Amino acid sequence: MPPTPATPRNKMESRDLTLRYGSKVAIKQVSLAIPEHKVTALIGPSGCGKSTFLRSLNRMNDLIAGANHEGTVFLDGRSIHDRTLDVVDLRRRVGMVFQKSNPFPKSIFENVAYGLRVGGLKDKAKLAARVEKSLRGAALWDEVKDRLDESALGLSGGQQQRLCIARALAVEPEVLLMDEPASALDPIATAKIEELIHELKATYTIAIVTHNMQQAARVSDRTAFFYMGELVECGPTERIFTNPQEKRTEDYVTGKFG
Ligand SMILES: Nc1ncnc2c1ncn2[C@@H]1O[C@H](COP(=O)(O)OP(=O)(O)OP(=O)(O)O)[C@@H](O)[C@H]1O
Repeated sequence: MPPTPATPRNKMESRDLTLRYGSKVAIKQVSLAIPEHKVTALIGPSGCGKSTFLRSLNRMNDLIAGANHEGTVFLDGRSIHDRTLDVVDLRRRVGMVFQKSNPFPKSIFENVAYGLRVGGLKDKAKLAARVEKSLRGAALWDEVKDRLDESALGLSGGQQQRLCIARALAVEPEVLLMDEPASALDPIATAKIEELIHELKATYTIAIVTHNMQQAARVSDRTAFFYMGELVECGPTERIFTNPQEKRTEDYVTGKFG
């Protein structure tokens, strides 16, 4: 008999996570698992807490004055709120790509090398090898290998976004958080990012916020539907789109509100 395939491990997991901005509750008691080497899409109408949840996974909300939380998030079974945890190391392990690509006004090479230099890597050959590996990982190498010294600002929007993905990959994260990474891109650049996400999940665990339900259906293995700060349901993407258990999910995925 063939061996039973192993159940995917939860790389991250939130448990009863509530996050407030001052006294305003943005997410309420969210318990959600992010399985390893899968793409988990977070969907829901504007303001329902998707980005807040995503930012909670690497404690980016800590940077917002007045933000406070209850409950916790586990990474490989350890609470990311543990007082002995190094937040800089957490953000290296759980990297982030934003909606609007935000390259530094530096060369293509330096954009990718930045995090490595900050981390203390000085050896030129090692830096060059890591930059190449990251650009290859972000499916950008062939397009930029002859212009690494040129400004990153001269790249197209889609290339800039893949450069930001390369920059995130350079520090060898384990999880990638993507907040609407393709919403500012044209359909061709979007298709490239989606194809890339599909390739990246072999190596990384991915959580992605998207407004685009077709995109969630195309790229994700699991989909979590948020509504007014609550996690309404989460399950295999195909089931969420074809046979949701909750009426609110059905209304949302069939476009009755949004
Ligand atoms: N820095 C902040 N300070 C105060 N309130 C905030 C802050 N960021 C978000 N909020 C509020 O928290 C709630 C959740 O916002 P969040 O951005 O997480 O939702 P979202 O689902 O990602 O929305 P969108 O799809 O529009 O980006 C909203 O009511 C929002 O106004």
